[in-house]
Amino acid sequence: MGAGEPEEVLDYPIPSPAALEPPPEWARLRDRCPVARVTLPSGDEASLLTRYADVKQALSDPRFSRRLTAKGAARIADSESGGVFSSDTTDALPQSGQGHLKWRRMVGRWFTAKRMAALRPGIEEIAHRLLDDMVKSGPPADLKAGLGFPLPVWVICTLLGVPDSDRDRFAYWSDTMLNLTRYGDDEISQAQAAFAAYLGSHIEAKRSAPGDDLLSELITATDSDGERLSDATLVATGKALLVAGHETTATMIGEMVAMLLSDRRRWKRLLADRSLVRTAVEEALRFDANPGIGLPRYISEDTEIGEHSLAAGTTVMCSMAAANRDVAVFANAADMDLGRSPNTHLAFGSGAHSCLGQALARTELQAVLTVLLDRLPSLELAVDVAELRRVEGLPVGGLREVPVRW
Ligand code: HEM
Repeated sequence: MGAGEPEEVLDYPIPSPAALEPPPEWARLRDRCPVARVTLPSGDEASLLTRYADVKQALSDPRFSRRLTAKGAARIADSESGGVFSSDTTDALPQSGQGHLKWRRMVGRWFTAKRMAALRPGIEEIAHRLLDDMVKSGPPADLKAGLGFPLPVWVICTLLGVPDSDRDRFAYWSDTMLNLTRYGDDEISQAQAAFAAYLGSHIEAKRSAPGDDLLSELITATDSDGERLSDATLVATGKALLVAGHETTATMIGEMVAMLLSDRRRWKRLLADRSLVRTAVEEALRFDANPGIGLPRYISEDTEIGEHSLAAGTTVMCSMAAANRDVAVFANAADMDLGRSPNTHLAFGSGAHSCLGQALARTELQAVLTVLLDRLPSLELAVDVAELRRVEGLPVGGLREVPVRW
């Protein structure tokens, strides 16, 4: 922007030309306006970060707080509650400092490589079962509805030791608690209450008959001071895992498959060389141009980012997707390179709140991709790429459906 030009204020999220394409503005903003003024769906203003270094710095700096309920913080959505980021969903667990760190350690120590390897056959079995149904109904099918949406919620049920017969209720609760725009306030409150009541009695039952699951372990685990998690924290943890791990993974399964099929050379490369599955999953996470709005943060003191000053009271939107296309970090950033390594993308965030379930998410994505390559090598999109439609709601993004045939 030249001197004397009025400072532009962009509408956020910035519209994209096509479902799988990034908005051209990302490149321009990274180059010329790394701290851009944007108007959120609520009408409130925020500052948008698009450079890799800036996004990483903001996510790693505790002065950039997740507390969007702070007085003066921008509201994200236009719904009354301000969306999931401003709702009490995020208040039930310690959000910062020692309390958060302790909670994170207790939950995080369950997600070991050994445990992920042990979970993988069960995840592949779930993928097979879901594909059996899809194949039985015949093509075309919506891969998101048939596989992407149910698989992660079934996996979270495994984590919580929830019986198979309750999986569909979990899927409904999860959908309702996250999609604040699709359901009415009453339905959301009812789902939240029903979910909390279910988990409460489920925890009670686990206490007397623990299983080999994360929840059973958390019930008996103690932190560094020898303290156990309260029942309220256990319920909130179950809810956090569902809200954080369901739709994100469901969305990514759909995006990943759509990106791979949108250029069949990618799919064929994977069919020919399965050793690429791991790096292909990482590249799909980096390349995803459609992961919702990014992460909002609020600063209550004057702060600097790169060479820019941010005033106290600013809400910052960190676009990891724009950062993941930054040519300063990724060579040929606009190409989807299935063998890219290293790949230090920011799809799982960074810093104290970075995704606690990322090892599980990776395992799920790798398992799904492997099973799909084995079962349906002839898989292709059933519509033209141009016909794919984005989810316009907040905050996870993704595609509305992924029509496929085989
Ligand atoms: C592809 C799938 C996923 C993506 C892209 C993703 C992305 C993210 C991101 C960006 C954050 C950072 C939030 C912030 O800094 O405010 C996050 C946090 C978190 N994620 Fe994930 N996630 C995924 C799957 C999962 C799964 C499967 C689980 C567990 C079942 C999970 C559990 C969590 C939790 C508990 C947090 C909060 C961590 C904290 O506050 O310390 N996520 N995730």
